[in-house]
Amino acid sequence: MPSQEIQSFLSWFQAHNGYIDTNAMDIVPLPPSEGGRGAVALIDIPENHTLFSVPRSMILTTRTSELPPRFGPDAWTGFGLHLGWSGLILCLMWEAARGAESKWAPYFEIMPTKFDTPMFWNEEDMAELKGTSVVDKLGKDLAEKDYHEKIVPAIQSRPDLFPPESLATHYSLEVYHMMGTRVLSRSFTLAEEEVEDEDEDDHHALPPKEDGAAHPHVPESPSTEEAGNTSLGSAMDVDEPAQGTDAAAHDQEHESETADANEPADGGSESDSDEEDAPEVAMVPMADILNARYKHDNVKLFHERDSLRMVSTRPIKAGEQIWNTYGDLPNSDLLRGFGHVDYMPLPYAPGEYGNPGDVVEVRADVIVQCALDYLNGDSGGDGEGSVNARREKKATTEDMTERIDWWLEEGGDDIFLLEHPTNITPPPSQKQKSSSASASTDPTALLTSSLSILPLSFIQLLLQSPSEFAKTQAKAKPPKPSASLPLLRVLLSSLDKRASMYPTTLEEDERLVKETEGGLEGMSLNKRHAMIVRMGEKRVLRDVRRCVEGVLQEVERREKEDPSAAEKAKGAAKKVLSRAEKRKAERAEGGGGKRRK
Ligand SMILES: C[S@@+](CC[C@H](N)C(=O)[O-])C[C@H]1O[C@@H](n2cnc3c(N)ncnc32)[C@H](O)[C@@H]1O
Repeated sequence: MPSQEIQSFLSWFQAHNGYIDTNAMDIVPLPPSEGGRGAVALIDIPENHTLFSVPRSMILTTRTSELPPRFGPDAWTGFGLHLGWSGLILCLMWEAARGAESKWAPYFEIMPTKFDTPMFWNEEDMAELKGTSVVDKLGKDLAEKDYHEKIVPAIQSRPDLFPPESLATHYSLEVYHMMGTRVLSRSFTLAEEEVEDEDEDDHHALPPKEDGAAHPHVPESPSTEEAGNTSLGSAMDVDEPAQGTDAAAHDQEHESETADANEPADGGSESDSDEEDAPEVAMVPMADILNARYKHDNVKLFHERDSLRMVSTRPIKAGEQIWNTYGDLPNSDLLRGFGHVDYMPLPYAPGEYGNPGDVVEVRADVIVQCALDYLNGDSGGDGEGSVNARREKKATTEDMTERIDWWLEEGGDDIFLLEHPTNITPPPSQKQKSSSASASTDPTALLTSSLSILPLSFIQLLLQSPSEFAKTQAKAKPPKPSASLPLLRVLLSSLDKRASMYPTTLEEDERLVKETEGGLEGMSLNKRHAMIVRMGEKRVLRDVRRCVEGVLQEVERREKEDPSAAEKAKGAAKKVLSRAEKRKAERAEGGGGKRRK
């Protein structure tokens, strides 16, 4: 029997022409490990079955809320409320403050008011996340800047809309964070073209499933191009109804509450056309009741002209949970955006648990420092790289500046995402070769089939001689990496340097879990989440390192057997990837690089 709030929500939903197949699904309380409240199948549901459909009129956005027209479009823009999420968050605050007068009152009743995201953690708990990518990306300060610089002045300018006596209850910083987190953890990004002038013919065009062509495109990880090059994130994605080959892929990356819908990813200034083209962030009642777990999704939200429709993408057995996808995010992003983590047996590490989609971010400056150390013989290695031997003076960061600038101008990124080696798809060119016996032990093939190309190419660039770099510039193509000893040594030291950014090692964390009564379960929720996030990242680092070490040993073995092999490898390094190849390879690999904002 659904709770009173859910009952009222369902009645409200249906009264506003929302459709839900109540024979097929129910909204039920679930254990926290299953996502908390969610939806389950009441019967065996076949593939391609519509579970519910949400009329567009029920979606809450800055277009549907009554606040923007009352505030006035010029003033709205004047306060910068058309940029980022601040406008939507203000709409949520205002609609919630209206209580029963708001069209969405029963929807607000069922939304959570407390969150487990690090935005609400104390310093002690945050310290447990040191070294993980959660810390840098939290964006709490930026969110608060938005609140003070946009929201407060906007509110103060219209006491008729925001009565002074309601400010403490409905418009405080605390409420802003709560509404911001609701947006972060429950919103959907709607496709750009859906708003007004959609083709009539597209109406009712649900994707045919037989050929699989119209199956929703779900980015494999947040490092995919689709995810990485956008500046705003929202919880879940919506697919177009078109007979879609590549149905609208929307960003899965979760930004902070400040995410600027209209700001280009490189932080440049926004233009009117950016604004018009920006995908719309929307709160979609009912669709946001679904939980998600890595590669468990069995439904997908498709958009049609007048509604958004949730459709099963595979058969769902009675009693099973109905899972949406949040983009199979790594735990760092899940924790930051949603306040939970995925914790399941890892397919690549028997006996270990975590999120198979975990990644580690390595900043370019870490790699640059390791390359400099190597070039200058400061890395404590055998000095064999001794490009330094050819240099009369020490290489400096300035020496690298030109290369880094070139890399960025060419569209490269200054953060590299390392995925688990088993999640890497070799570049297409290599797939063809991989059947041959020699390819299976070819160090470069081994390396690029386990690691994203981009960090490798970046290291290759840093290690080039001035004349090689001049050629690279002339060709305007990033260098194709080859598994040379210098590259592998810089890579290994970069991995070690990255690992040293955590206050503890993986082994120490494992020991800590063992020594805690009840293990992870014996820890506070925040600490447990932090441990799972940081151990997941460290496992990726560990396994990437193992791969690189394996390749290094193979290179050393070959060089011992045939010293001319090193020369051959150098020749291979000079081949370059065309930009198209590079993009293709990145896509096939699920990315590998990401521009820091
Ligand atoms: C879009 S809402 C899903 C519905 C939500 N459970 C509810 O009751 O409204 C996203 C939130 O659900 C929870 N959640 C979703 N998937 C989860 C999972 N696999 N494990 C734990 N919590 C999950 C998280 O609290 C997350 O912030």
